[in-house]
Amino acid sequence: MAFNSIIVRLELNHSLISFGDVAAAVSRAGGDIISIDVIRAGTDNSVRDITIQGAEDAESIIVTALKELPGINVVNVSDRTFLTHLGGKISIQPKMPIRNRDDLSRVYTPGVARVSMAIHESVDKAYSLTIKRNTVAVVTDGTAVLGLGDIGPHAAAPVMEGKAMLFKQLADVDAFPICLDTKDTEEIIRTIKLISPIFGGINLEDISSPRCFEIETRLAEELDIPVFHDDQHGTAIVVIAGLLNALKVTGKQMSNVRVVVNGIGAAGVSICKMLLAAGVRNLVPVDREGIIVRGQSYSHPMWQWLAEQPQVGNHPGSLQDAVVGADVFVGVSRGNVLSADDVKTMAPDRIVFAMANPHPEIDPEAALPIVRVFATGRSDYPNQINNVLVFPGLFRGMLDCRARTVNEPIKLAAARAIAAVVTSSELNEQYIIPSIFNEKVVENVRRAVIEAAILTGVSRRTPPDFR
Ligand SMILES: NC(=O)C1=CN([C@@H]2O[C@H](COP(=O)(O)OP(=O)(O)OC[C@H]3O[C@@H](n4cnc5c(N)ncnc54)[C@H](O)[C@@H]3O)[C@@H](O)[C@H]2O)C=CC1
Ligand SMILES: CC(=O)C(=O)O
Ligand SMILES: [Mg+2]
Repeated sequence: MAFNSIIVRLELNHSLISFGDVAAAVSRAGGDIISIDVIRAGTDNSVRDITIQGAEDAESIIVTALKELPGINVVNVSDRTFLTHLGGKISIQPKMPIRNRDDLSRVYTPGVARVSMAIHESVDKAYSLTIKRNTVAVVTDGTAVLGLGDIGPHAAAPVMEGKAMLFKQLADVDAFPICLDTKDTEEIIRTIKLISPIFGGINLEDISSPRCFEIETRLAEELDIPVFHDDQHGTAIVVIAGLLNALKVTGKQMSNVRVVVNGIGAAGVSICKMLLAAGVRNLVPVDREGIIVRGQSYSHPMWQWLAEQPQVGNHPGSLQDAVVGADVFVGVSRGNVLSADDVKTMAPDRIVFAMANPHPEIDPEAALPIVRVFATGRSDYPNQINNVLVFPGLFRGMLDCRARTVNEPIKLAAARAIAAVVTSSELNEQYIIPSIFNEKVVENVRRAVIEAAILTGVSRRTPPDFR
């Protein structure tokens, strides 16, 4: 269940109501008072800000319950999540102050001209003399934002700002959100190419499928900096990391499990590809219209590719048919598409990764008692399988070795590095994947990425700690 907190400013008429009545009403409506600030105290009346935590869907019930009490005036309700977003979540800071004319003539004209000419003569110097070496563009067109769908570039911005914050805090990468007002594949490709000189990498985010596949492939071919569609590969990498450890917990093997992947969009396609590369021999991809079947024809190029793979089953059916006897369910589709009864038809020691955001494919409270290993994409349950475990360390590594591109060995190395953060003595049903706050994650992923980039010949620099 998702929790949120609200701050409610109340004016209380003491002859009609006590604070105990307020607390009781909040509790009956499903909220917990977690703090109280007295704004104005008086003998006849007072004004207080109370911070209430409750289920996301209980907010209006709590506020209505308060408004119905006699002697109370609800002055204002503020949502703490919205307060966090006021004015946006990131800003750009200069690295040094400009204190006098001397500073000015070095950071700007005339001194800057010599630096510009040095880069003009040798463009590689952009890495050493500009922000390029540490800067990533987080680019979206707002068409597949989390599981919210096509909500447009303006509405996508808070998510992109959030990604930029995570880049900075976790890996000291300067990431800039770019929300494009176009859905045209060619226009997106051209725009990203045009803005690419200042960036050391491109993180594509929340661009819907199938356009995302062509956009990424073309940009990877046409640019000499890494282009990485986070929802495809970040998600696939973290799923493989989680699955490697979940299989250890259940004592099952990648080559023997039947894996259902629900939602064959950006994330689902890449997950299927990586599962096959990791040795899965029995894969059941499912989308809205049911199971994607080997031997059938599909207009979607990636579904067609899947239908040609020998590891993909040839039995048609619904999601409910697909999960019968399955060992693993990976959901990257939308919320609440699976019931507890469906999950009970899976094989014993079942593994369920219900990763749709913000609402998982199955209610965690319903799933937890009936599965062996359960994970979601969210931070309020154990085992958060989220691509945030990948992109900060992956880009840190790629920027540090100035990788030209991201390849399959780099992705697999990142998955193994994340899985390895959880030691065998720590590993259990509730802990198959490290927390994003585990400091080893970024460094392990960084090192694995650099090693793989050097070994596969796509690095352009050997970082000092690798010399
Ligand atoms: N936990 C994590 O790290 C991540 C989670 N996600 C979540 O996965 C979901 C999909 O994301 P993307 O692949 O980027 O979106 P997408 O739009 O590219 O793909 C979604 C796919 O799910 C299918 N789908 C929709 N309803 C379905 C249903 N009832 N049954 C089966 N398939 C259905 C769609 O037809 C589409 O093919 C979203 O909820 C997103 O938040 C995505 C990336 C990372
Ligand atoms: C986590 C993420 O990237 C998504 O849900 O789209
Ligand atoms: Mg995303």
